[in-house]
Amino acid sequence: MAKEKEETPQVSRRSTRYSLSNSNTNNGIETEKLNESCKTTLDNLLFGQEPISLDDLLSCFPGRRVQILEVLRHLGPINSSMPPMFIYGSASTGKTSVVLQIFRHLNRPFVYVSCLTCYSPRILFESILNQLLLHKKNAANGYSSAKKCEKPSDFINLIREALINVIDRLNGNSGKMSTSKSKGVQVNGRMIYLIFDSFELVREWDKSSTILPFLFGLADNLKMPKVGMIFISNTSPNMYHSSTGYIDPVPVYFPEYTEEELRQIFMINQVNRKLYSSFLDIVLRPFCRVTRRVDELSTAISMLFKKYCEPLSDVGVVPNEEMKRKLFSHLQPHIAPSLNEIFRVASQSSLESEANQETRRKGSGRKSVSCGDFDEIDFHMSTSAKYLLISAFLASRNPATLDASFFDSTGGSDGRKRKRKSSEKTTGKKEAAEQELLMKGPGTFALERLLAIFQCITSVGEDLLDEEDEVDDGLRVGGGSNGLMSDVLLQLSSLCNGNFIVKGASCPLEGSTRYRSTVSEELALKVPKVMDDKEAIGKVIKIDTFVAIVEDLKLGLYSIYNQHMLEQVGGLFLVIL
Ligand SMILES: Nc1ncnc2c1ncn2[C@@H]1O[C@H](COP(=O)(O)OP(=O)(O)OP(=O)(O)O)[C@@H](O)[C@H]1O
Repeated sequence: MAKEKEETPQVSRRSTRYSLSNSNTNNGIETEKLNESCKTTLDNLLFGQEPISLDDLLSCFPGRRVQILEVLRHLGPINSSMPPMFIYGSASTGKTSVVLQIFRHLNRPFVYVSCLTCYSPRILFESILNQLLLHKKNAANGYSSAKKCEKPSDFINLIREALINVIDRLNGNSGKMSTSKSKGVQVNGRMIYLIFDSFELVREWDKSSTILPFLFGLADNLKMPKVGMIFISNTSPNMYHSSTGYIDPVPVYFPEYTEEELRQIFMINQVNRKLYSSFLDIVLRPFCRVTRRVDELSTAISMLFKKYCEPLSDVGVVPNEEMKRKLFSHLQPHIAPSLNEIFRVASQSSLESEANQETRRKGSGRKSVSCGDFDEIDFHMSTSAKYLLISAFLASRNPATLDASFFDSTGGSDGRKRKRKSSEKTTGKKEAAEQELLMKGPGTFALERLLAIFQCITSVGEDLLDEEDEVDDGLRVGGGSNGLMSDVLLQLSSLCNGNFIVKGASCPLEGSTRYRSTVSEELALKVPKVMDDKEAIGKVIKIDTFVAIVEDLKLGLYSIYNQHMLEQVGGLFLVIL
């Protein structure tokens, strides 16, 4: 266990948390039991491994220097109190690992809870109390918690008591070497920190909107300067807007990695750096376009590296140009399938997380749009959203080179017929390319291309759209396709939220986000059949989905967080619930 993090910084996120617990388990679940195991003495509130120097910390996390220094600055010198901190950024940007390794470096005591594994207030409260009370769940105590605690009012009393006790012990402990069974590590300082990870999930189980403000306001309520609060979230502080009534925590943003930073991350601990670098020259750029998540990239890249090395009898060799070419041609056939696989995994994980959220909300599962039976899906969307869905499907399934032959300025099949006559052979080739693309699965496309296709096909269906305008709620600017274009970004965001379209990472060259359609051909073919389903238009989505959409589109409308506004824009979205 020891040193695992230092040696392989791109280890799985699970192992990061395993290391927190000093526990050896391989059941693949980040259970709170892990966190709670082995906690019987004060220094069990420490990270659990030898502290590391600042230099080691910085070199463990390429691309995170600024954030590490910023977090350290907010934590302040030993024994200094701090305002609550809010660390945020998208998935796999190193938030959890960096924070935990910072505590390892500082060797200060902390309690860590993930709202992913502590999926209800009771479990969260009890987990925090167990750690503070140094209570270890085990067979002897029937795996029960130290305290039963469901209500915030009980929790505040219990946690206050437990914190006072810990701080007293830290005061007594100050300056002394720990008497621990372990390595005699010294607990640094008299502060205790509470770390809440995956905090965005609290919004999902906070129907009555009490837990979120309660947890945000915990520092205010406790009024204990020796307690520091850290919230880690993969959504921005704006997503919690105005729901707390407390002073906003200090935000620290973890941006997505650049391609160069990802290169540095993957270069860590490579024995044969020249060989690995020549491998990354081939794979990193295309993979970065699909995802920038270190965990997803790490799996795909390590598998491909094995393939890359197959022709080599000695993996310690420094490759010359000829060998590089040989290795490249050996690897090449594996790249496209692996790219597709990683995109499938990325899409699947976003589908699953959406489905899990649904399960949490409704207590029942939700079907995947791409493989579920379309007829059974509660499928209501405006006509323009349906056109957009079809546009996305076409953009994903057709090579961009065929766009010109499929769509012309009048939009539609006339142009295609004309082209077919004039150049049967070229189109034949294009069809072969199209077939090949189909085999590879849906491709990604830029927003501009989607809009171009959308404009072409909606110009054909203008009559239908004018009809829809009559029943629409008047939010559109103008009629026909012009009005339709005005809300197309909102529609796109709705489709992304419903996982009909998934968003990939931005393309480093173009700097723009790429999208991919997840709908099956079967589903896409059925969409036109429900095009005139008038009843489907004008359904209202959940308010938090609305806020998510607004946030996503960066419209700067975060403060519009009330039912009235939602009702006004409701007609523009598909129903998700
Ligand atoms: N800069 C980096 N250097 C080395 N490894 C990194 C870096 N950033 C992330 N990783 C690795 O990527 C994996 C995911 O990181 P981590 O769980 O800390 O991300 P996160 O931002 O907390 O994600 P989530 O929001 O999904 O919880 C971990 O194995 C971590 O070690």
